[in-house]
Parts: sequence; structure tokens; C-alpha cells
Amino acid sequence: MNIAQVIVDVPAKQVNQTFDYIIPQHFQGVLSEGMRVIVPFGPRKIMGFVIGKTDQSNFTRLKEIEEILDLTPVLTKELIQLGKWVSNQTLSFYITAYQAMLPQALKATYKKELVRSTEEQISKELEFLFANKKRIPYERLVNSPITYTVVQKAIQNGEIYVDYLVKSKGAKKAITMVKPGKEEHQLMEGFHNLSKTATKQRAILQYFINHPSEIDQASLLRKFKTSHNTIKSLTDKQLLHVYKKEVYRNPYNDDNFKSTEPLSLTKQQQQAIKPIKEFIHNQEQGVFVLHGVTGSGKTEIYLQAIQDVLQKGQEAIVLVPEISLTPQMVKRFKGRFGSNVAVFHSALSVGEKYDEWRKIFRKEVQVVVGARSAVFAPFENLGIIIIDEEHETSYKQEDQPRYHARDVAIERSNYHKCPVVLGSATPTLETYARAQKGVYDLAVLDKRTNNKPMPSVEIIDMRKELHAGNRTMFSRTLKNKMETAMDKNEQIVLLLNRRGFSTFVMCRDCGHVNECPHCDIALTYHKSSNQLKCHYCSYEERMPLTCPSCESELIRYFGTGTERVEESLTKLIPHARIIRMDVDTTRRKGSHERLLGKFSNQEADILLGTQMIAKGLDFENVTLVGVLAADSMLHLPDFRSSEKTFQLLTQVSGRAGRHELPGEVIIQTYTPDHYTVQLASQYDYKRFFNMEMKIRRQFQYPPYVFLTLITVSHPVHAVAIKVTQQIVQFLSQIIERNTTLLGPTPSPIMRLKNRYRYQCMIKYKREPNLKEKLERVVRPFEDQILKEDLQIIIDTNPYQFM
Ligand SMILES: Nc1ncnc2c1ncn2[C@@H]1O[C@H](COP(=O)(O)OP(=O)(O)OP(=O)(O)O)[C@@H](O)[C@H]1O
Ligand SMILES: [Zn+2]
Ligand SMILES: [Zn+2]
Repeated sequence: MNIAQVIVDVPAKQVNQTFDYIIPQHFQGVLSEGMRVIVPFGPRKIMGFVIGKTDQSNFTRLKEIEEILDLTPVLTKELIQLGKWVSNQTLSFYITAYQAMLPQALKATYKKELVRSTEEQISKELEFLFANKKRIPYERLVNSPITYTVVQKAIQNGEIYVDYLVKSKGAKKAITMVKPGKEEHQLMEGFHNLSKTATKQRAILQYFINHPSEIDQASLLRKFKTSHNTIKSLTDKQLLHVYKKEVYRNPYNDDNFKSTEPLSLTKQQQQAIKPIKEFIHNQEQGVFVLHGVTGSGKTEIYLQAIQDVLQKGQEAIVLVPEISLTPQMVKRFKGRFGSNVAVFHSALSVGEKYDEWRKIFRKEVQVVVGARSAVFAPFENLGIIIIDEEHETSYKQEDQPRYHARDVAIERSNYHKCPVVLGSATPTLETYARAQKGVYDLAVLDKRTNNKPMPSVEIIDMRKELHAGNRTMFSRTLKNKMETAMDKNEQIVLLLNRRGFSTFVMCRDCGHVNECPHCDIALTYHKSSNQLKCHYCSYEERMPLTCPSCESELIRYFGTGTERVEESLTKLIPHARIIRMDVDTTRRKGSHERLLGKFSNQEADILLGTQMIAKGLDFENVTLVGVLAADSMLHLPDFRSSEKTFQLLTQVSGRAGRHELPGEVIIQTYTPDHYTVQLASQYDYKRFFNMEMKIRRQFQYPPYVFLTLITVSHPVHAVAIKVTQQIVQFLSQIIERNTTLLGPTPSPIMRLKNRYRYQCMIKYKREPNLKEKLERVVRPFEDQILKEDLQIIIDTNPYQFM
């Protein structure tokens, strides 16, 4: 087996295959599948993954592997297979799939350098450029006045050459440590030999005589208020030894978590966990839907199931949505399993993520809690995969590879023969339908663990408020209830359901709306900076004083951003202490935690925020939840808009009355009779499911059919249309008779970042070889994609339709 099959780091259709390389003698015992290597590719050197080894190649004149980047494979055998599967499922390149499975730190970076290969005199310009160095960065040449002809000639004469370097991004963190370099009696001897005036050296040596163990250099220097020189004098005498020690960055200080014991389960919890435990015990694959109302103790079930898995010596993956990966959540897992838990969170730095990954890689932890990509954790003996809030759309990656973590989890569970648990108070229709059909097992928790009823919900018709002359965005009922709650020192959560509308600027005279010059979308007004921003391409401009179209001065902003709500709330209840949480106030690292911490310490009465406050939060003192504009996303061009609204209303209602104090919910809406609002207020998931399924059947949407969305974009309008037309035409010839083809239609946001976007949708029940058909459809455009900035995005499980 002296030939390696390598997937190279070039995401392009033409190289989406393995390439054969000879494994040189000195690597033969060492190199194995799953390792990263450096290989020559054309004139360059690039990174690649070895995914197979063989004795024979169909190609002659193979090149040799240049270097090995790992001594232990970073991809397990299972993950190599899984990467192929992901790439096939999502129609993405192998290299893209493999890279999505690994921490960013393991991605390669490339550097070009100019190297001098002769001691002889070279041309004056080049001598100057090299300035006595043997190697210089290529950029120095690019930024110099030297012509390429001069360089080319020097290369032809063999005076210099271009070298391509490949590096791993990942930096292990190392700190400098100091320890005694000799036995105690020798240190004593050294101490006596030191000059009386070398007080610092004496003090430090005395310290090591008393504490003969290692200490990090920084603390040592601090302790003795001295410099490196003191230590150097001692190491020169070999009395001390200085060395580097690799450490993990520790974003979560494990000592801060109070350890918790398993709770004794309620009857319902016991019933729910029993079959899961059996599957764990029998090493059986199966998918469990844990349908439990908010506060019903789903998390405790996860914890106790994991405990069984750990006792068997196996490992567990827990996926939670990005925004509910709060310190509260981490605390619950670390509280139970201590430092046996790695945490994957997008707020971690590249280095921190790499460290968490290495804990798994080196088998130092058995549990990982993390957002979507944690589903690829390189465990080799998985005993359970849990997906909390399984309905969350953030489990779908909206970039290549467009995988859904749920599908990956199920694929992995087949390999490991272990259960998957999908937990939610509002499962997706797809998941619940499968549970009803018996494809998945269903466990139900319909009571809260505190045995309190779900908080009562009152729907407020905002049209009536308007008729009664209330022009604020707070109904009279909500205002009164907020004041009552504050009088009792209780706390309030206010959700502004903002998706789908924001604060835009309009001229009252001519109706002109300020739009982004690159996208077909209104600009959003940001009060704090007095700027208009595009939320899609980050274009920004100052808020104009007059209308750009008619020069009227009556240009105003409309809509309800969180900033405006905060402002009018302050006017309405001047003594309210408000914490606002939205993308603007939580951008900085740690600010999310800080704001929640403040609210939890009751330093504020009202937590006002967007979607990000709806999930997972558990505050004892919250008795009132208000939803402003509950219906704002009901009318988006997305067949899941009702489902998403139902999920959001249920989630946010679940934040009230979770402990001793009873809770209350106020939903403000302009469509009080909509079945989504009505059924959410009654916590009637079953009826909502049935209603919504009827509609899905009538209009032929998932779960009755499967969808594939093709989006074509190009800077030239006519090209985008034409290509989409051609695709539709071609597709219509090869798809099944019962399959529906919609389009070409302009995407809901037709122009984005100066690209025109058209789409077509395939709705099908059975479409054999669809992936292959899609590839065939795109093939004629490959040249245009490469050379003309044409983009064709195929999503075989779309969640975004804008
Ligand atoms: N068996 C039990 N006995 C007593 N208390 C319990 C039990 N199980 C869970 N709890 C407590 O009940 C509360 C709600 O439980 P948990 O947060 O697990 O519910 P959940 O279903 O995950 O809620 P949500 O979906 O709203 O996040 C927690 O404070 C938890 O500690
Ligand atoms: Zn105007
Ligand atoms: Zn824009």
C-alpha cells in the first residue's frame, strides 16, 4: 500500500475526486487514512486529506507526498465515510464537506516565498530586494518596482525560485514553565555559591528549594517582581530549567460549576426515559421524539440518559441551538459531568474551539455540548446523540455543505447503533409526522415539573387599541400588567418579534423609501449612529435630512425596532429599568452573558429583546411575558411561517411561571383570529399540527412532498433569467411526470449584493436519481460558473426562501 488517495484543498468541480500520490519510504509506516498531508499540485503545494491507500494506480508518473501534517488521523474511518455521504447529500465538494467537520484551526493557510538559491552575485534589484536574506515573502516582490521579467530571468538562471508553504492555522497554546534543574542538595550548594548581592536570584532559588515543583514563569516573575534576566542567570548555571508546556485555553472555568446530583424523575419522565435507556443498553439504533411542554424536564432526561451512556464507557453529543447555548445551559451539563464536557460555541475564538475539539480527539472528555457543527465531534464510541429544540432552523447550515444536523445525527447513529433523541415543545411537522407514522418513537411530557399549569395567555387585538385612541405599541392591558408586576418586584420579558420587519425610512410627501443601492431591500434605521444600514450587504449611509427624491423635509422612520420600543417604553413607564437584547447590544463577546446576568440579579425589571430571548432562559422571578407584534412573520413568503410563529409563541410563553410564582402571557396582534395565534395561546400543539398538515397537503408542501430549490444569480439581469429558464427547460425533460416544477421566478429579494437572483423549485414525492439529474443540469454551465461569475445554488432541503 504505497499509494495514497488524496482529496486536495481545491474546491472546484474539476478536482472533486481523489488524486493518487506515492507514499515515500520514510512515511510508509507512519501515514494512514484520515491524516492531512502536503502534496504538490500543479506548480503549488497544497493541503489534502488522505482518505484511502492502495497498491495500484491507473495513472503513471505519480508525484510524491511532500509532508505529513498530522501524526494521528484527524478524520476517523467513520468521518471519512460520513464526509462522502454529506457531500453526496448536499451536492457539495468533498473537500468542503471534510473541512466543515473539522475546527477552523486545522484549515491550511498558504504562503508564497522567494528563495535565493545561489551565493553568487544576482542582479542589483534582486540583491536589494533580498537585503541579505535567503527567503523573503512573495508580497515583497509584488509591492516592489521590480518587473516580473527580471524575476523570470533569475528563475530561469537558477538563481532564485518560488516556494509554496502550507501551514496549519491552528496554534496550540504554550506557556513557559520553570522548575528546578537539579536535586535539592545541589540547589543548596548553588545557593551558597551565589553572590550576596544577587538578592533576587537568591530569593528565587530559595523558593524552589522550598517548593521543588514547576510553576509558570509569568507568575514567578510577578511573585518576585523581577525580570527574565534573573531567571536566565539561574538557568545558565543549570540550577533552573525553563521549558514550554502546552495548555488548553479554558473559556469555561470548570471550578465555577456547582456539582449537581440526578433528580428523582417524575412518573412521566420515567416513562419517557425508559425506552431510551433500553436502546442505550442494547446498543440499538432508533430515533425518539421527546415532545415535552416548556419546563417539563426534558433536560433532566438528557442528563440521566447521558449518565447511562458514560457508565457504559461510551460518549454523548448534545446539540443545542446557538442562541440557547447560554452559561445557564453549560452550567447544567458541567454541573452534572464536570470537566468531562467539551463545549462548542461560535463565540469561542478559533484557538479555543481547537482546544475543545482536541479534548474530544484525545479522548479526554466523553460529552460535547454544542451548536450545529458539534454533530461532527470525532468520538469513536457514541452512545447517544441528543438534539434539543429540534425544530430550530439553525440546525440547517445555509452555506456549503448545506447539511441538516438532524440528518447527520441519524446517519451517525446508524453507524454507532445508538439512539437519537429529538426534544422539543413544538417539533417540526416533518418530525412529528414521522413519529405519528411510527418511523420515530414518541415520548410525551405534557406537565410541568413544578406541577403548575402553563401560564394563562391573553390575546389582545391591537386594532381595537387603535380605535380606542391608543397609538402606542403597548396595549392598555399590557401596560397595567407590567406596572402591577413591577409593584410586586416581579420581572417581565418582552419579545419583539422582529423578523420580517424593521425600522425603515419613508418620505411622507412622496412615499419614497430609502433602499440599499445593491439589494432590493429597504435600509434599516439605526438610531444610535443615526445611520441607515443594509442588513444583507452591510452597506451604510447617514440618515438624510431631506428626501432624496422630492427634497421634502418630512422624511421619517417607521416600523418598530427594539431601540424604538425601548424609547417608547421609557416614556410609558419612566421608572422601569430595561435591558435591551438584540444584535446591536450583544455583538461584543461576553455581552450576552453579562446582560442575562444582570437580569438574573434583578438589576432590571424588563428584559426586552428579539428572538434571542425566547429560548431556554429560566428566571425564577419572571411572571409576565409580553409579545409585541406576534403576527409580524405570519405573512412572509415562506410556507413555514405559521409553524415558526407557533414555535416562537410557545417558546416565549414558556419563560413565565417556571418556578413558584404563577405566570401570565400577553400576546398583542393584528390578526387575533388566526389559527396559529389562537392555538398557540391554548398550547394546543396537536390541533395546530393537524390544521397545518391539512394546509401543507392542500398546497403540496413538506412533509407531503420533498423540495429542492435552485437559485441562480448573476450581475447581469438577463443572464440570470436566461440561465434559470434553460435549467427549467432541461429539468422538465428529465423529471418524473408527477413532479412539479415551479419557476423561473424572481427570488423574493431579487437583487442582493448587486446580483440578480432567480429561482426554480422542484416539488416531488419520488424522484429517483435526483442528485445525478441535478448535476447533469448544472454541467453545461460549469464554464460560465468558473469564468463569468455565474452562481447556481442547489439546496435539496431548503429552509430559506428569500
Ligand atoms: N424530576 C424532577 N424533579 C424536580 N425538578 C425537576 C425534575 N426534572 C426537572 N426539574 C426541574 O424543572 C425545571 C424545568 O426543567 P427543564 O429545564 O429540564 O425543562 P425543559 O423541558 O428542558 O424546559 P424548556 O424546554 O422550557 O427549556 C428545571 O428547573 C429542572 O431543574
Ligand atoms: Zn419625498
Ligand atoms: Zn445591501
